Amino acid sequence: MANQGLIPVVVNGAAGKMGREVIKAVAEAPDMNLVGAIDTSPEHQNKDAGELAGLSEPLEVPITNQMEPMLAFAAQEREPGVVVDFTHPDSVYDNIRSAIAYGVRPVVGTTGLSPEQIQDLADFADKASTGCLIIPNFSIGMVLLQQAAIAASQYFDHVEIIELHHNQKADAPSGTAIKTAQMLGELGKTYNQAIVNETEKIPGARGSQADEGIRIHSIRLPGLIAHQEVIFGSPGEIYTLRHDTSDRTCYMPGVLLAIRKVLQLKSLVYGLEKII
Ligand SMILES: NC(=O)C1=CN([C@@H]2O[C@H](COP(=O)(O)OP(=O)(O)OC[C@H]3O[C@@H](n4cnc5c(N)ncnc54)[C@H](OP(=O)(O)O)[C@@H]3O)[C@@H](O)[C@H]2O)C=CC1
Ligand SMILES: O=C(O)C1=N[C@H](C(=O)O)C[C@H](O)C1
Repeated sequence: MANQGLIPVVVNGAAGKMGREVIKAVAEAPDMNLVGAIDTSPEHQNKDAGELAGLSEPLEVPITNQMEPMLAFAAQEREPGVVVDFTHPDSVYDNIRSAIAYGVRPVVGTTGLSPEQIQDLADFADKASTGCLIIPNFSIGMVLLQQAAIAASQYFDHVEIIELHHNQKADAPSGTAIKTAQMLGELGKTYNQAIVNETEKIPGARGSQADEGIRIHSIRLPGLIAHQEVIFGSPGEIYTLRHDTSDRTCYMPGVLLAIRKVLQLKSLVYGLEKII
């Protein structure tokens, strides 16, 4: 029983930018065993997940587009299984429901879920007494930025968020920007009281309006990876917090932590700050 005691992990979105990083990180983790790799992209079917991720040796785990049989397989492992999801905003809700239904714990990085969908999934996970983690950003630097923003919000009544991403990103604003605005909104303040009647000469010029009057501006350009600024203003001063991602490996310590933590949970938890 070589794999006894190891956490069985399935990666959904295995051929994508994040999925490939997760395959490498799981393969190198001493307490985990990659048991499945799912991806719907036709050109990657049956390819070895390890070779696709750039490992020197194959992992003998072929990419499949068959999610339900893979979840059923993971559910039969001796140890409780985890599915890591980095797929697409359009499919993530159904993916999570299926995983919980099979008793496989979801660790979700895919963004684009609405607050109503997250609440619905929390109810479903509660009923099933199954752990589920939804983490819009796995990097430690972003948790620190959000904590600094919460501290600053005590002293500033005006704040806007700019998020900048590569132009292959499907959803806007980013899940991270939405979560940052939610965290600031939960502090019981209303920000950005208008002092003039504003007119948008081109719709969208002032960005989207998130929680408690916080504006989010989304930029999409080739050459970017993932970046966020939270800009506070008060008369005579500007305080800017900025986080830059230069390599997707920055998310991997958070992903591995979440895989370990989700096994201890019996309900849904939203945000890396709640488990570190
Ligand atoms: N939480 C975090 O820290 C981070 C979150 N993200 C989020 O993760 C998600 C994925 O990002 P990224 O890896 O850059 O995206 P990619 O497009 O590079 O990868 C997604 C992969 O999933 C495949 N896919 C799409 N739909 C499905 C499905 N229903 N089932 C299985 N596979 C599917 C895609 O195939 P095809 O190309 O054929 O569509 C692709 O291979 C995004 O929502 C992004 O915002 C990204 C970085 C960090
Ligand atoms: O699509 C991305 O790349 C990223 N998506 C996440 C988000 O929407 O916040 C996390 C990070 O910003 C990278």
